[in-house]
Amino acid sequence: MSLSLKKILTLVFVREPGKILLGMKKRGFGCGRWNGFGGKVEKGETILQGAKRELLEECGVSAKHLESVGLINFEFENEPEILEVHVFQASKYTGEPIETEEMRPQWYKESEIPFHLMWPDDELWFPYLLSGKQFEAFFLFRGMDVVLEYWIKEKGLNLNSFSDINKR
Ligand SMILES: Nc1[nH]c(=O)nc2c1ncn2[C@H]1C[C@H](O)[C@@H](COP(=O)(O)OP(=O)(O)OP(=O)(O)O)O1
Repeated sequence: MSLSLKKILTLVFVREPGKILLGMKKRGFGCGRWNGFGGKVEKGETILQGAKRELLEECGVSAKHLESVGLINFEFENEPEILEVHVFQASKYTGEPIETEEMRPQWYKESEIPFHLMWPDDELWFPYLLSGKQFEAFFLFRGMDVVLEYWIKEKGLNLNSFSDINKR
């Protein structure tokens, strides 16, 4: 019997024309990196509910509507656990972003995203997010900094249509 442990996580990007809201993660997994807002989906809630809850808890923003933009599976070398991250964007929301114990929010121009201070995979799939293309992706990490293998494809397209398939 193969033992595959899947953890379902969410990741939400609040958008304004030409700008995107990122948060500096102050603790836990990904600490010290800019990212969207999100976390583990809890028992008894849907993925969408989990995404909205985490966004509110982490930066005080209440999404009126979340659009699904991507699905990313992360594997870590020599670790059985797979992270399934559901990526959303929110362009309709209420509340001004506030700093919390977990995150320090900041607006960035889409042309000035600090990729060198983010997870290394982000630079590879952000073009899909920013251009509004739904995508699916897989990344195999060695530790937290090295991407060993990955693929990214636009959702709905078949294997021959991979825009990126790579070993680094
Ligand atoms: N390689 C990666 N690239 C990326 O852009 N986001 C990633 C990522 N790996 C994980 N994430 C996101 C998914 C999720 O939003 C967040 C991690 O979830 P959590 O904040 O729940 O982690 P924590 O360990 O802090 O958990 P809590 O104790 O529940 O706060 O990081």
